[in-house]
Amino acid sequence: MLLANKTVIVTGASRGIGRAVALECARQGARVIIGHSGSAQGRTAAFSLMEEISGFGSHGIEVGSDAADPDTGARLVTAALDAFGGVDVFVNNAGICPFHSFLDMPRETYLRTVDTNLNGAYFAVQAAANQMKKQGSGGAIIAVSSISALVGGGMQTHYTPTKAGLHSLMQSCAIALGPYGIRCNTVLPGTIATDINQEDLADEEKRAYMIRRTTLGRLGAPEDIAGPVVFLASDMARYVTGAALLVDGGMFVNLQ
Ligand SMILES: NC(=O)C1=CN([C@@H]2O[C@H](COP(=O)(O)OP(=O)(O)OC[C@H]3O[C@@H](n4cnc5c(N)ncnc54)[C@H](O)[C@@H]3O)[C@@H](O)[C@H]2O)C=CC1
Ligand SMILES: C[C@H](O)[C@@H]1OC(=O)[C@H](O)[C@@H]1O
Repeated sequence: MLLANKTVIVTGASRGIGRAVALECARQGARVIIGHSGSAQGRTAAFSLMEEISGFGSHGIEVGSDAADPDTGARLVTAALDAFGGVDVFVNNAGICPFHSFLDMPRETYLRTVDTNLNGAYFAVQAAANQMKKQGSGGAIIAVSSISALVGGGMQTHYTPTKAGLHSLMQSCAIALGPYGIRCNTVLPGTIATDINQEDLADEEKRAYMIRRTTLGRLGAPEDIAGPVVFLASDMARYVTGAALLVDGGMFVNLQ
């Protein structure tokens, strides 16, 4: 098992990519802190995930706290310390993408997106890194960024800068935290069919276009992202830091 005896924190783990990552980590032997928004729906989903994780003979603990809150990272770390005695891996996954045009972008939508996707992440990564430094045995931090860190989106002008920001944060943290043996990497998913884009991809023409853009001929599933995250979290990737792994079914390279 790739993550035996490790404690992993995953934000936004109640559904979608975060859920698949949390499950695969548990399947690989990790204890998991399941971060979620704190909504009733999030809590119910987190409890059902805890049960599924128990089925693998591992342990999951749910923590409801808004990813946009700068104190959420500290809450997740405290829960990991209380329940499992430390933190080995931090996966920053929580994010929102409320599609909207640029010229009339509501200020509130912009600020909420940046706070949820990037500002909260900054302080959460800082909290996890300080704990890993204290433990003295290194660690792994993985940000779930996006292909959108590399390309634009006309209805995503508030979102793509947060994804580029996460990618950049991991590059800088790889330098800042390397001396402590803490590796920092980014996963860049392409288009993965989840709740975040359900409405957008309900448009059959758009869905068909997004599928055509991939060279593998299909949209991604949350489980397609879990393996790459587990790899980067594991000792198999012990010399990988400051790297970005595009997991997009060939979407980015498919120009002509
Ligand atoms: N689905 C896709 O095509 C892609 C998704 N991503 C990124 O993957 C990450 C996960 O998204 P998906 O699983 O696709 O969507 P999703 O909507 O299914 O999951 C998002 C998760 O983040 C949580 N979340 C949202 N706001 C939160 C808040 N304020 N506090 C705590 N948790 C909060 C949600 O509860 C949910 O668990 C996001 O960061 C997204 O930007 C990146 C590239 C492509
Ligand atoms: C939510 C979008 O469908 C999805 O999110 C991303 O980060 C990619 O750019 C896709 O557009």
